[in-house]
Amino acid sequence: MTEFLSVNQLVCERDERLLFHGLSFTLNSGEILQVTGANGSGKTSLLRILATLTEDYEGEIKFAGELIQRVLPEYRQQQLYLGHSPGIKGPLTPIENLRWLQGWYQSLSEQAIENALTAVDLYGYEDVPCYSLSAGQQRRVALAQLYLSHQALWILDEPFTAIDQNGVHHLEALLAEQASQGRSIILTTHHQLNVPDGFIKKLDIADYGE
Ligand SMILES: Nc1ncnc2c1ncn2[C@@H]1O[C@H](COP(=O)(O)OP(=O)(O)OP(=O)(O)O)[C@@H](O)[C@H]1O
Repeated sequence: MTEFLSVNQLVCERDERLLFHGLSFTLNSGEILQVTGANGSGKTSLLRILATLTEDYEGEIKFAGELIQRVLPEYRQQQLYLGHSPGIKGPLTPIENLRWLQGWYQSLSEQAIENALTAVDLYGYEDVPCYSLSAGQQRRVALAQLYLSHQALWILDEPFTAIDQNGVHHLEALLAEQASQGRSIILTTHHQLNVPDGFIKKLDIADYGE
């Protein structure tokens, strides 16, 4: 069987410091990979490599059996990357941010955006500039993209940051539901993830350190 994503012997150095080497894993459709490791161990660096935000690494990454360099547009189209910070624009409202983040070409309906904002409990805040929202609410604007996503692979860097307990439960339920429908998810979190064991694979960066 061809794996959805396969990573082989990845090596990453930053500032002449080896973060990890020999890092390999495979991810199939419907699996969640939880990347763990101490602060500064290289979790974000790994996710940025997988999201093709940097080419500063050695090793091989294959998407559906092809080196990602050979299928870059297809690979990028199939992934949604949510970075460490919410990455939203303060002067824009949640609705405007979602339109901007998703790209105008996708022509999202007002209803789809409203549903996504309701799902992350931001109904009533849709027309407020994001700079006036709390840290957790700003994170929720970014997370609303998950409810609009068509991509087969989600790459999520610390998605639970600043999210309250209720929000964490909702997000965990969404991850489990999406995995059960075949979506593949890679995420970093220091949080104990509460999703059924069958979906979860774990990768501890410490196993690939010096
Ligand atoms: N572009 C860069 N240039 C130089 N050093 C970098 C760069 N990116 C990351 N680093 C360094 O690499 C190390 C790993 O950073 P990274 O953000 O990947 O860690 P992390 O495991 O995600 O940490 P945390 O749990 O604190 O978020 C850090 O020491 C960081 O300073």
